[in-house]
Amino acid sequence: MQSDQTNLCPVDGEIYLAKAFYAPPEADRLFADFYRTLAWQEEEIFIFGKWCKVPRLMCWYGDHDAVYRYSGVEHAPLPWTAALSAVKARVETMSCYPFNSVLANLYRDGRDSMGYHADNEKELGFNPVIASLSLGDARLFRLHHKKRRENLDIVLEHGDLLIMAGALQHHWVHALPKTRQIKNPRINLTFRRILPADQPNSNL
Ligand SMILES: O=C(O)CCC(=O)C(=O)O
Ligand SMILES: [Fe+2]
Repeated sequence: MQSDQTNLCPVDGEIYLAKAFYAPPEADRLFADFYRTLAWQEEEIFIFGKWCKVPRLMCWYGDHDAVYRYSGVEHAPLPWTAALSAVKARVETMSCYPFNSVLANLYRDGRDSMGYHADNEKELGFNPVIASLSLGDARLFRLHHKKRRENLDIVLEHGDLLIMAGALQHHWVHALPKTRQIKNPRINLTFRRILPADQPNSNL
């Protein structure tokens, strides 16, 4: 993490927020490019004995060996597009961390959401660094501490880059709640580093 950033997390983890990491018109161009060109898929998940649609569209890009499991299914990555690799390079410089993949989420409007979870899959390593770029309409990102029961709310606006690091995924869960107010889409790109299967516990 670049040293001028302050940790927004009060305890048990690290959160950094670079406001307008991409400013308009560059952020607008990125939104338009990703909205149009990424291979958005509607996923289904088997939960409580039946198949349900995941309330957002998703797709997975990265180096060919960065295989990732989400919605209960293993996903092989699509190859980097030019725009995605350009963003990855800039996000890596800011985070001081090498990513090899990105999970893209498209929330079509405020009815789309993501439930509480921690990004704590074994293949992300012990204390993963995850860099999340927001484009499009602003949405509330809510963190909840598992023991202290406290919430931390952060509004993620067009072009903002949020970085989660340290022990955060052990102690906090996070969600993108539904909201009636939002009628427009938001794209979120979460850059991740998938570690090789034989060394899942080593982070750089
Ligand atoms: O859309 C967001 O800001 C959150 C995405 C997220 O938590 C994830 O992809 O794991
Ligand atoms: Fe997450």
